[in-house]
Amino acid sequence: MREDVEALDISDVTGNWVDAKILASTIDARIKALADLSDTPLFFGRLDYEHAPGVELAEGAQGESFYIGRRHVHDAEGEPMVIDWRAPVSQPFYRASRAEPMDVLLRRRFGYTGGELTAYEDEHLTDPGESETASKLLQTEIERPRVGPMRDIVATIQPEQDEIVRAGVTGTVCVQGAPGTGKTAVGLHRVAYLLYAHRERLARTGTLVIGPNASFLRYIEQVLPALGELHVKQATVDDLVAHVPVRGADPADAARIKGDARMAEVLRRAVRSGIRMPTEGVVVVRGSRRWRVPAYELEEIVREMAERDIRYGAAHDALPQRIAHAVLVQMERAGEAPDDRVQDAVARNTAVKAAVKQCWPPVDPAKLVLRLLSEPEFLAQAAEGILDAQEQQTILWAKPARGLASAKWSAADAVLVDEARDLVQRTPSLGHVVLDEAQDLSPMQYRAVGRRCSTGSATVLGDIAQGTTPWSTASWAEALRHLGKPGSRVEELTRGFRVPREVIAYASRLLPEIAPDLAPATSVREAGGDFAVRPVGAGELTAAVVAACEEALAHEGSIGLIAADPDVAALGAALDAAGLAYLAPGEETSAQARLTLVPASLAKGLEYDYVVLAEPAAIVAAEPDRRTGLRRLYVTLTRAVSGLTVLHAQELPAALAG
Ligand SMILES: Nc1ncnc2c1ncn2[C@@H]1O[C@H](COP(=O)(O)OP(=O)(O)OP(=O)(O)O)[C@@H](O)[C@H]1O
Repeated sequence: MREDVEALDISDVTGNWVDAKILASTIDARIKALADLSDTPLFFGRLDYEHAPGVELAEGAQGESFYIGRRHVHDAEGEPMVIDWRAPVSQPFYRASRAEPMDVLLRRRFGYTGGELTAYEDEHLTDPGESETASKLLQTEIERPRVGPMRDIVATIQPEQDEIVRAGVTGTVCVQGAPGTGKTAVGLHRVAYLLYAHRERLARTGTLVIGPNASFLRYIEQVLPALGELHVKQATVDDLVAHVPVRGADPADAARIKGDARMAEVLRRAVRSGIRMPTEGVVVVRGSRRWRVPAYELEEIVREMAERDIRYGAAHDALPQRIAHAVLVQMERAGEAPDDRVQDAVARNTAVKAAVKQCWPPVDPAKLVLRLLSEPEFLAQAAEGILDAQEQQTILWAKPARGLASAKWSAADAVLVDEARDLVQRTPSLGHVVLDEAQDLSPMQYRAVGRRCSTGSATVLGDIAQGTTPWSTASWAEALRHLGKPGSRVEELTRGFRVPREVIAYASRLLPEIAPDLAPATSVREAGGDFAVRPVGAGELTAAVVAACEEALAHEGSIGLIAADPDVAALGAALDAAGLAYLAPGEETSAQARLTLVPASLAKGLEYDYVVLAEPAAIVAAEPDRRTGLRRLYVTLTRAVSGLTVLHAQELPAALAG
């Protein structure tokens, strides 16, 4: 630890010897407190304000400088030495510009190599003689090889990203962004920011990051801890709704209907289908007396419950008390003075219980969905006027399940069970939910996420062009409606930080076919990147792929070999035969193990310094329809940071040929 600090050269950044000593000792103490971040620099920026913040209107106010870092650091007297990047005072570090200097005279960015301070960059924002230049430190940061899990971008958050990161906690924000525009990074930094700005509230209500699959979650799991936030839950949508074991898969047409928002009404009707208006009254015997609640009064109670906007289960639990209350009114009329204990006892009376069971039977959500998908008559009754006969037929299980244990639940069925559960009992809401790769969710999945932030807010991140499910989002306005956050603001990010210019231009040729309304991303990367599209002879593809991997391994950084899912096993065998060790997606790359074999279906959200892409036509063909295939291809083409080699023995899709 001490060595880490000794390695920090702070002579450049401190005015005198005493300052240097104080800063060094404070940093030392802080590093000890933050043992898990031993080679993470504690500050990466400095702001010199013209006036101390808060006193800018006072006459003769002095300027003040601040170091900006990942955490707040103060000296022995409690004086701040390094200000947390999330504090209001730090905001101009990300937002100040020559047009709007925000009272900042100097912005200094520090560059580090392995924890050692190696460079700095100054901007005098009010100096008219100084011209705007691109930040070399940002360039270095985005060129840095990508071995290991995803990193934070706290030192180089861009103004358009910062606006999203610091958006208020009460509003939901949706971000449409082309590949590599930093959506995931922005979402994670936003959670860290919100936890700083509203710690108490969010510590109580909780925060959750939702990603597309387990390997993606493993890839991003280090970012929040590196920002000091250890208590953010991460899950896939499937994890959230795992009330039943998923053992089956739906054909696309069945999954599409099951994911359609109309299913919410079908389920609502199914849940309430057991409500019966009483035909007889209830007779409660207490001691020598009998109290009778007549059928019409009971019916009034049940009707009122059915009309109230409360959960089915809450109404079920409230009914005995309501009936007991009716009994108590009679007792009072008869001159008795019953207290609360009497009311509770009446509510527990077997006759009351029996009446409730008859009028308002308890509902087991999983059993209810099982019935719905197994019994044509029950489905027909609940779906009448909502799903046509063909649609009903499509979602019925081919083999009706005998019981919960043997049911072959699909992922879409689990979402239905979740919806049914929520109809019975309200799902607790978190304070904030970040939903990444949102474009792939079905309306019913949006609803499942939406109930987990019904009293909180959400950050919805996605790219319509990367939607690869049959039900993927066509419009963010509609998605936000399903989420229960209609009319939320939608931002667009178009500056790409990952993909080299030539590569993004090539991939963007697919946009007219896959998402005609979207503009292609630009690339902020200055390096052109290595980019090659190589035709190979039939029968030579595997050998060419192995050779391309070997070539890529000669470079620094991570390598991803991406291929159509059905081709992965054979390519794995070929890599084995060639003695090339490889990982599966989500397994952490290291200097020793840098090659990952990635099935195209798992490539979303991931990135590699060099990508070898095997047979685009096979990636397209592996999907149920051409548009989904081309979108999958678009995803795989946009994973590369420094180089992309496309190898093909078959013809390329027309937009990419020539
Ligand atoms: N401001 C930034 N400074 C440095 N690097 C950045 C910045 N913004 C994004 N990046 C880097 O660009 C890469 C892409 O970011 P990220 O994965 O968040 O993009 P995305 O929009 O989620 O991409 P995709 O749509 O492909 O999932 C990451 O390596 C990220 O660290």
